[in-house]
Amino acid sequence: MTSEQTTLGEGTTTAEELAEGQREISIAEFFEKNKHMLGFDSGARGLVTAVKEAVDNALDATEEAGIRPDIYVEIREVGDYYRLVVEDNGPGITKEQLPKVFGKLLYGSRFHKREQSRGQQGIGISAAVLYSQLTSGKPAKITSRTQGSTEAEYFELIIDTDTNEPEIGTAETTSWDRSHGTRIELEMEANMRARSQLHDYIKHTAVVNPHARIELREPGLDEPLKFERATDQLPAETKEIRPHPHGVELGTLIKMLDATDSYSLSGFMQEEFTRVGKKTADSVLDNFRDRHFGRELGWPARNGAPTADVEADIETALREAVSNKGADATDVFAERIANSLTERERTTYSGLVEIVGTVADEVGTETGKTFGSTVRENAVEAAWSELTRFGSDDEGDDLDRLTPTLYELVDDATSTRKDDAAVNGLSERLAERFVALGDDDGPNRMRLTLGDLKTLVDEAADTTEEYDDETFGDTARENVVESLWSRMQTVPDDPPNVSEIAGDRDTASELLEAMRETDILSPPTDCLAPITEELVEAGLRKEYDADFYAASTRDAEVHGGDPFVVEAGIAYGGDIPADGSVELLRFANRVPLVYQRGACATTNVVKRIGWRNYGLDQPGGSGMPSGPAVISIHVASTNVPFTSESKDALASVPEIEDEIELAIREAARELKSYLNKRRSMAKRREKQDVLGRILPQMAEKVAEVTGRDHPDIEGAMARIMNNVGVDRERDGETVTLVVENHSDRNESLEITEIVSAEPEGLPDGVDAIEMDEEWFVNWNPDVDSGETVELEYSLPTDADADATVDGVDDEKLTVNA
Ligand SMILES: Nc1ncnc2c1ncn2[C@@H]1O[C@H](COP(=O)(O)OP(=O)(O)OP(=O)(O)O)[C@@H](O)[C@H]1O
Repeated sequence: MTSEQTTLGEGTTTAEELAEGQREISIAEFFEKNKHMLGFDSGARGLVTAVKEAVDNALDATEEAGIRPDIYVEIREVGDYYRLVVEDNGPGITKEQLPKVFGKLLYGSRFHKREQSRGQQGIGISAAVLYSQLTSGKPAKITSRTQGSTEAEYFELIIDTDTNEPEIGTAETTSWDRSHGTRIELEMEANMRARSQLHDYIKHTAVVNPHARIELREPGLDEPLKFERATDQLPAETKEIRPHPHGVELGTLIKMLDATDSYSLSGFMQEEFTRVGKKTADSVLDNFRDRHFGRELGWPARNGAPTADVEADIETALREAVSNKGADATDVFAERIANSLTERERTTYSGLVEIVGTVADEVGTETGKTFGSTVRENAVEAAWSELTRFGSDDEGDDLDRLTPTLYELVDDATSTRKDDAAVNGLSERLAERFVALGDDDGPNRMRLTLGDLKTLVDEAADTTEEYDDETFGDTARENVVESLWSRMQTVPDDPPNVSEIAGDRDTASELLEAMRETDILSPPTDCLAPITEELVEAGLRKEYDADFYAASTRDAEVHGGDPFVVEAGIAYGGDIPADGSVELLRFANRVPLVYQRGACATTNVVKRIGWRNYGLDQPGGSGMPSGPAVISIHVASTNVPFTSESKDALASVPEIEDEIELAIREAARELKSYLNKRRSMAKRREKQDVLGRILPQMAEKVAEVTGRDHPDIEGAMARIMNNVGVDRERDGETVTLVVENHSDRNESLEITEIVSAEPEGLPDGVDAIEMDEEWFVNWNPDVDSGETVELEYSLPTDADADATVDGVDDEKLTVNA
């Protein structure tokens, strides 16, 4: 035994001994140990994070109060420490709230709100207070004056990490020259090594918040950095919204079902979710019924037997089921139901219940007899049994009558290659299984959920394959399921009420699926304040002197019940450095993200785009593109998913990543067009220069040799310059690509149109392939010398289109498309 080895009982710890060391950990204690999670890993970073938390709060508070932000940030060296002061002209904080806001972690006004704001968690500023007290031992000094009050409140406080409560040292009223606002003073161990990140944060904050005035004083600056207001217009006021049905998760849904005051499912849907009115709630309910109860297959009354016989037998059965209503009323009752059933192609069990109910009401009113619930039930049972077992007790008869119905549906769903025997074989096997479906108590209502239907079709197809030597592949089976399911009827049963669903995870999960499957309007965007395309571009223009700018703002989408909007911008050329990777600016809810670029979803998306298609270099064909470009991405959401509490990087949420990609591609398409045009223009210019020099000399020579006048070189120049022209014409939704071959040889072109919406009306032989919501139309026209060829199709007027032309040397090509 080595010295490291121990035997049982020696050096081991019992559960009881362990238990002695186990105790609750307070939130504040936890964050004290895990400062890095909140962005306070080092003195350099801690200072930037503290500025960011205080400035974000100042912007949130002023905007919420409808005040144009005027923010003052000061960093000063004081002995061994740095002192940070952040002042705003916001609405101030009341005396009661102030200690909790700054002296308690996880306390804030935004965590439960579905509304775009910079703050989300109720951690930021108290974490800065905690960091300051841990590193300097000094309390936070806070001054706040609420609008309309004559005096300000002054507090000195620290956080008690055991209890996560503020410990107030000083609390007094004071005078302050600002008429309202908040001032925070924190002393901390810090340094200015992250100066560039600090400046980036302030500068980029000013870019995306042109309505704010921000001033920064810090030890390295002789003059304060001042960002004046570029507009008096505050961002659009945001409104709080309820969750969207497409985004909630099961746990949240169950919590909501538990907490709601609504009794009915319809009421719950309309009360608790955004974009759900009566009609949408009904659609959700129908989808839910399909999952919870299954759908019903209708039974034919007419197939395989003379209508009069069927009608007569149903009537007889009904008469026998009704007693004490008198012959006249009974006759009318039986006739009407029988007639109604034989008139219909198929009737489901629930459909029959409805017919009986309607006829009972009508006949009751007309004859003064009461057809109560027992009579109705008896009538339904009698008619159903007659309908499903017409003429005989022999089960074969049922099959004979159901098989043609199923044959029709199977035949519709399977390809023409399936022969009659196969279709018939499958229809018979399906009919057998439908007839054999039994409810434990009561009649066979032929109800099935989609899952059960799939099993049933699989079984029937397997049997047919085995006995009839036919094949039914996966696609054929899926088509049969789809055809049957689409013809089966949603049942009208009342859904379980809210508390029943809340108590049953499986049912709640059916509801969730139904919500996700229902078409529902996107969430309202008034809870979001995107920067807008114009201002994204204007922001870039303000900061970067480039040759080209493009921006895009996507429509709102949902993730986790929260709507979000993605915006992207690209600046290219000009003074932007051409060497190295492009610069990526990341924003979340108008807050610049300065750290953890590599861990951010935005970076991942930029890397996975094939930038060479859009005219930017991308060493190795993947990763960050390089060249003189800046890409900016803004994600606005009522709940931005960050990778950690320090809110440095966006987490990888597929829905958001897809939208980031689409937003970037939208702007990148514009970049591509610009670069293509620029390239082709440059080539043309080059050629023109050369031709401009050579042609006159040639003309001179020709004149000299032939002894004639100078030939006219104007036309020759134009012709050579327009060797093969590809032009686009758009007239409403009609797009025409015109290829004119001015050259003296026949040309075969390979033209790829990249369009942002699905093209319609393409001629035979020209197809469109969809990739990531872009359609690639490949057209290969042969254009004889001197001929013109046109490609015509339709495209929505707001869709983008851009053509790439191969097959002809660039020098012989003039593309204007
Ligand atoms: N300058 C301020 N003026 C007015 N209210 C403020 C100010 N700073 C903070 N608050 C209030 O204090 C709360 C807590 O702020 P804190 O920074 O801890 O969290 P947050 O901003 O809500 O979220 P996050 O942790 O994501 O930053 C805010 O929700 C807000 O209600």
